[in-house]
Amino acid sequence: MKIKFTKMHGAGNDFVVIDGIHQSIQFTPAQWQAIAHRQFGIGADQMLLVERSALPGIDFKYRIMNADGNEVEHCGNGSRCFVRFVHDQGLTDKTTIKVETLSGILTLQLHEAGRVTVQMGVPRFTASDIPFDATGLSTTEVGNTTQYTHPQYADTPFCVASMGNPHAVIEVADVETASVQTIGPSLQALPNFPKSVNVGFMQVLDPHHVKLRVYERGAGETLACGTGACAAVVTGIQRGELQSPVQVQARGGILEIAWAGPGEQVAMTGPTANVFSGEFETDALFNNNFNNN
Ligand SMILES: N[C@@H](CCC[C@H](N)C(=O)O)C(=O)O
Repeated sequence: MKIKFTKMHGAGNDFVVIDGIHQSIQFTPAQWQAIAHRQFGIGADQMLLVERSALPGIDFKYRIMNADGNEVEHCGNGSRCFVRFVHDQGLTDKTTIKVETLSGILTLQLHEAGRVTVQMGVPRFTASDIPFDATGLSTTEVGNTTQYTHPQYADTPFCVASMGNPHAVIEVADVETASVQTIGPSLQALPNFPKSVNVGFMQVLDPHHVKLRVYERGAGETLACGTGACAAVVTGIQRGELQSPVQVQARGGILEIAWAGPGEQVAMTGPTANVFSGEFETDALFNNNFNNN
């Protein structure tokens, strides 16, 4: 079977986007993983599957699969690319779109030049919402939030937040020299995070500007992470170090994050880009058997 797709990115976080309205898509996690593979597949941090929503008043449903093939709750950069995709494909002419995701209903606004603002949902900080278990960790209160330290990683205390998906945020002096590739997977593997975690490394430049790198769950370090940018900014505001709006400089581009405080939605604005469109043959791609090579 031939499947049409579009390769897109949002600030360098790249996606294979598939219309699941006009194509019947029922892939297994291993098949999604094959699509994401950088050598044997198309290559992507995440895959986005666009479907119709069964909910009244909701325009679409979109599903997110990490590069490891697992389905996840939320993807900030992906939600911007999703809006651009449904417009470019003629699936809607609305500029304000409501979409169903595993993390709830999102409202998205398409602007000129492919920029998109997404109401990313209300951040949550309670352990069960993340989910997170603080057993064995020491705690320090910083501003209006709690910072946790694992005895094995005493130099990298972190705050936690849920943007629908789980995040830990570490403040670092210099994001370029931060131990992203070692601390990221180490924190992800802790039993304190039963569903693993996206690990952000944030350098505060001033109350309105930060630099950020994120080691994502199921994808490794990406060039930008939208939900990671939101989590970093809300924890920074809770710590008393940041003030809304905050410009987040990721390696792949800039995201603008605004948050009025607890109980309010986080607004994220950023770019989208089309890279190319094409089609793949499922028999060929799924029989590459890359795990055995
Ligand atoms: N890149 C995304 C986040 C994708 C999901 C994440 N890796 C997870 O497992 O929760 C973003 O832009 O938010």
